[in-house]
Amino acid sequence: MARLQLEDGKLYTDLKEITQELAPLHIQLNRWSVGDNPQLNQLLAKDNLDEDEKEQVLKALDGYFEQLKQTAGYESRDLIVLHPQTPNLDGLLTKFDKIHTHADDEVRYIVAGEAIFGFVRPDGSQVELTVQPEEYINVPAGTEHWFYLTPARRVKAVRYFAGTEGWVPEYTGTPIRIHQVVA
Ligand SMILES: CSCCC(=O)/C(O)=C/O
Ligand SMILES: [Fe+2]
Ligand code: NI
Repeated sequence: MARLQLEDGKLYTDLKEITQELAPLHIQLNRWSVGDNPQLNQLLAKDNLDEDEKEQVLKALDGYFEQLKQTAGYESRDLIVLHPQTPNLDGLLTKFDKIHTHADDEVRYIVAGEAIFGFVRPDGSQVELTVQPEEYINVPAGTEHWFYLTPARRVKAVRYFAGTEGWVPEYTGTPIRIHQVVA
């Protein structure tokens, strides 16, 4: 279940209150059920998935992709699988743990594990959102944000793309105040 931490330490766990706190950023945060398909849940419980298993997970969840294709013109999706044995995990994460933006919306559907997104709100305040399974987030293009993993260092997320060039991180140089990401 999502948790939002403000700079003053205040913690929100109610989805409505979290949505209100994120409203100035127009971030969408919804609960999307993964369903109770035993094969799918078995795959989601594994640390590592081969390409065929990733495609099985994506196909099982493509109902949501069809919706996004219709409503928002998304064209492709992939499954990112991160776990403690992921080769060069720290190197991969350093791409995202500094404040950056993207030219396209950052659209993620967390299907296992958890991760933390940090955001800079229009008033300059910083917040950190922990997202967990069955949570869908849409971070609008141009939003200053950062991303890192919790100590569990595990997340599986479907990434939806309108194109691919738009998700490259553009670093803004804004310092993270709320939380010194432990290298
Ligand atoms: C779980 S998605 C990997 C992180 C990512 O793509 C990004 O841009 C984070 O800000
Ligand atoms: Fe990002
Ligand atoms: Ni930390």
